[in-house]
Amino acid sequence: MRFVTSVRNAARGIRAALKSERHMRFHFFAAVVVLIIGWILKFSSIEWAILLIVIIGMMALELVNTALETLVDLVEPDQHPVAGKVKDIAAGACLVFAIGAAIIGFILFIPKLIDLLV
Ligand SMILES: Nc1ncnc2c1ncn2[C@@H]1O[C@H](COP(=O)(O)OP(=O)(O)OP(=O)(O)O)[C@@H](O)[C@H]1O
Repeated sequence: MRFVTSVRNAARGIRAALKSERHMRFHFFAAVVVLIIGWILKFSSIEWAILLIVIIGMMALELVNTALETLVDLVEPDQHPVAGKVKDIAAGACLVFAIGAAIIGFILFIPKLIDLLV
């Protein structure tokens, strides 16, 4: 079945990225941690939805970044300003999303943690 083959290929890509990219492993670990904290803090449906969008978005973007880095290494194994620019821009996209994710994390978690402490 074509669909099963496509899913298998995609799973192989995710495994390869997890194996080679420390950022990807960090995002995976961070996702597990925030999911556990969200469960402890009894997140509402809407809070879960926001958290999942952020986690999934970050991982998907990191996968695209890894794909671009891999493609650049294939096309230009030597140093080239354009190759560097492509990697820098892709890394910039990840940084923008990561900063947004951190801000959303603060909005979601801080009031609940304060409620828990006071
Ligand atoms: N072929 C190249 N030509 C010019 N500069 C490059 C090239 N490859 C990498 N660079 C520069 O080095 C930086 C890091 O690239 P590298 O391929 O090592 O990414 P990386 O270390 O895997 O990134 P990360 O670990 O952040 O995912 C790039 O953002 C770019 O500035």
